[in-house]
Amino acid sequence: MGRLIVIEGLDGAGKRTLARGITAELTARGCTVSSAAFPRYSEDVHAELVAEALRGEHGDLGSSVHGMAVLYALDRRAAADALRAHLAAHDVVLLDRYVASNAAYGAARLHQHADGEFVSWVRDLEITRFDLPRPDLQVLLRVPAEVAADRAEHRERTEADRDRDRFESDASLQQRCAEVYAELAEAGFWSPWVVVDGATDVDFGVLVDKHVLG
Ligand SMILES: Nc1ncnc2c1ncn2[C@@H]1O[C@H](COP(=O)(O)OP(=O)(O)O)[C@@H](O)[C@H]1O
Ligand SMILES: Cc1cn([C@H]2C[C@H](O)[C@@H](COP(=O)(O)OP(=O)(O)O)O2)c(=O)[nH]c1=O
Repeated sequence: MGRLIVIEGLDGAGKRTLARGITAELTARGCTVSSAAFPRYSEDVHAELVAEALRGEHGDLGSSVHGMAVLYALDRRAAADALRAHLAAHDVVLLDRYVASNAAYGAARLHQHADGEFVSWVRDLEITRFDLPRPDLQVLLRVPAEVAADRAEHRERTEADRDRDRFESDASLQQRCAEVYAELAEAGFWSPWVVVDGATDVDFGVLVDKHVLG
């Protein structure tokens, strides 16, 4: 059975870059890796609806925190069997965002904290009811919200199809989200966590040896 490793953090924190670095280190050690990123915009109808709602379609759906969170959660539920199959076939399954993204962003939008009603609602829905595979480790890539915003803004200018949506451009929301993420990691939400300082260059080799391979 492979290890399920999740990367979490703000938009622009460097999650995609970290996933590539971890994959290269694991491959160099002879491990097989399967990677995925949520939301699966091009693969799942729920994620497609999320993208449309973020563009202002579907009436007031985009303004409903719980409505959007249900769609993000259904995207993961639809992926659960494939995730289990990948865990059976690979040494490591690496995810760029998972359940904690729903917890952190939703709580931040509602001005709640990790011990609030929204996070326990996400827990009841995705962990208890949908019974999604549990991570072996969640990696919080922590960077100051301003650094993440600068990187996301730079990426928006330099890469195709990486435009920020209205939530990703909301500085105070990102700041609150960073706080909830730190609280989730501190509380050990659903699994052990490791917090990685993403403001400087991350040592992928040390992270893999000390934490990813357990
Ligand atoms: N450690 C780092 N130092 C400086 N820039 C970085 C670092 N990690 C990522 N970046 C850059 O920041 C931008 C956002 O990174 P990305 O991995 O796409 O973030 P995310 O997937 O978390 O949104 C990209 O342009 C990337 O090249
Ligand atoms: C996966 C997930 C993402 N989100 C939020 C975080 C981001 O603000 C937004 C989009 O995710 P993101 O990974 O940033 O996608 P992209 O940069 O390719 O558009 O969705 C949730 O609120 N809940 C979730 O379960």
